[in-house]
Amino acid sequence: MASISEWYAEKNVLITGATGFMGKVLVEKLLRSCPKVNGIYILVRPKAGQSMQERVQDMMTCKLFDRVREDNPEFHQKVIPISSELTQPGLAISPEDVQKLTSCINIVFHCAATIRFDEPLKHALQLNVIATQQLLSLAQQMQHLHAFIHISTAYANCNRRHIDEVIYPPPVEPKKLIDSLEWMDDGIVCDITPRLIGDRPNTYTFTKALAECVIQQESHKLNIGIIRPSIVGASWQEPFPGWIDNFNGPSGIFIAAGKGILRTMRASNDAVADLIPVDVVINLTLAAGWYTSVHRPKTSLVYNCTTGGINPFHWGEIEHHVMSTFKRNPLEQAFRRPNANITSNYLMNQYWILVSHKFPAFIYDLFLRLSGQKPQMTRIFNRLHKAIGLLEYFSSQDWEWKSDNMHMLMSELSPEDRKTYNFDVRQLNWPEYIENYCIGTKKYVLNEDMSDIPAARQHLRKLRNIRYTFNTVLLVFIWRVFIARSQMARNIWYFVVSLCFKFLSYFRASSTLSQ
Ligand SMILES: CCCCCCCCCCCCCCCCCC(=O)SCCNC(=O)CCNC(=O)[C@H](O)C(C)(C)COP(=O)(O)OP(=O)(O)OC[C@H]1O[C@@H](n2cnc3c(N)ncnc32)[C@H](O)[C@@H]1OP(=O)(O)O
Ligand SMILES: NC(=O)C1=CN([C@@H]2O[C@H](COP(=O)(O)OP(=O)(O)OC[C@H]3O[C@@H](n4cnc5c(N)ncnc54)[C@H](OP(=O)(O)O)[C@@H]3O)[C@@H](O)[C@H]2O)C=CC1
Repeated sequence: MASISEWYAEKNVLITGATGFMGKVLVEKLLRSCPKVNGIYILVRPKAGQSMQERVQDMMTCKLFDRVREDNPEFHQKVIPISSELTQPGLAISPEDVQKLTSCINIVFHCAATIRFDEPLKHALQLNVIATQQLLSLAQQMQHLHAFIHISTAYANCNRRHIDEVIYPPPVEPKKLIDSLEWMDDGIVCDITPRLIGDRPNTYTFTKALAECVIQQESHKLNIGIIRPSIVGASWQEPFPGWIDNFNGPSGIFIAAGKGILRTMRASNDAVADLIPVDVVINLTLAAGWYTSVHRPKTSLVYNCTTGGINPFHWGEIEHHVMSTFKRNPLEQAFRRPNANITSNYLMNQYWILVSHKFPAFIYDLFLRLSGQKPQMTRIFNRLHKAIGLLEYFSSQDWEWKSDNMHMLMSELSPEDRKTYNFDVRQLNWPEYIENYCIGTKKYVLNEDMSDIPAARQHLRKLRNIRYTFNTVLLVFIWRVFIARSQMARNIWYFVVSLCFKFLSYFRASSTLSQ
């Protein structure tokens, strides 16, 4: 049987969400491991004043593509951008492009989605469900299509504790919801959203669950594979360790902790931190594309792509390794020395938010105001609190995912493919991975140079001295206010000092006697 790379040779691949975090890694891996792939068609929209072509050019000059560039400097010729806005009717693809895609595409990878947790329901539905429906209908017209691979999320069914590799019945019939939301104005939809999403924490997980149902209902004769990754983190090995380019999920939390901004967060020390490296997800996705095309399973296979059941690691351990990495490799211009703690206790967390977040932010903003600058720290903390408020749900509890299909797929690969498309997370060394992840956020998200680490350490020493000075001043202040002015406080103070003195004399006397 052909190896995975051989199978992709001469094939035309369509990818949505190719400009996103996972999409980019998918394009890179395809180009690097399947150099004979015929064409990679990517659906891209213009954004933030940049045309589609400019965006694709920018994407391909990114460091992620360095290895591919070395192997084949002309690699960009294989990437064919197609203008598309997924929220528009017909995905806003021109008739000529539709004609091109339907006649040549052999496999579709659907990665595009809105992954924001606070997305208004109508927009999340439009992108995560209706666009999926439209892409399926385009796929139905493709004359040489072998497989359609949909990227879902392991948290689509996070209202369940144990999650099998099946598509669960929808919380509400997607078609009915689409029809009813169509005539409602945004205000009404906003009001009824909590009732609609029920026991799911946000519109993201709700609409991803609906998308899976739409796929099941409307796939007809297509060969479908559904990949459900858990919390996708920086790359483990490929194209190099620690590649990450965004603040999503834990990355923003790690950065905020490394900058000394985040000091406390509600999370359970003992809960499994189900992180999965992005290269593992992409390797599994490509392997699933090959398997679905070659074996054409009778029913759509769902692949839970998680680590918790295979090689578990916990939030408490993550906290420890993140902190120790950032102490050894500090981020530049930290606000305070990194020292974040997680706690599952609500009151404790509120206390530390007040003492370690709100109070320092107030003092710093006061200082900025007094020195004629614009205050900014309170605003940053408000944003941070909003973000952690949305993430806490995922860091405070555990889920159990079945991963039989991931194991089955691994057993179907040749020894060579198992190396090239490695998704065996038993081999993952967590401390090493977390260290590379944190360094990756420094290098690739914050664009900080590793050669500046001595200066960053010097800055931390300066912060430590400021803290010592501040604490001493505070102590003297307390002394002046409470001790010097109140007879009772003075008496207590003298009592404590004389007690210490007595203990000291006693120990000195007993040590002289014993000599
Ligand atoms: C040591 C500690 C140990 C910790 C242990 C605990 C860790 C717990 C972590 C738990 C993670 C759980 C994740 C669960 C994931 C489910 C998996 C998935 O399927 S889905 C995948 C997961 N999906 C997600 O993770 C999505 C979650 N994110 C969201 O929903 C939204 O971003 C938001 C509501 C949090 C903030 O909305 P909003 O306030 O409107 O802000 P915008 O977004 O508009 O960004 C504005 C600008 O700020 C930038 N920036 C952003 N963050 C940070 C930061 N932390 N800092 C600095 N900067 C940051 C951002 O780049 C942007 O810059 P620019 O482009 O303007 O230049
Ligand atoms: N990151 C994670 O932790 C996890 C992600 N997933 C799933 O993986 C997939 C990819 O996620 P990730 O790469 O992190 O997400 P990103 O937000 O990084 O990428 C989203 C992609 O979708 C595209 N997109 C969004 N809206 C539109 C639109 N209206 N028209 C055209 N394209 C659009 C974006 O294009 P543009 O650049 O133009 O905005 C971008 O390419 C998603 O399906 C997500 O649900 C699952 C589990 C975890």
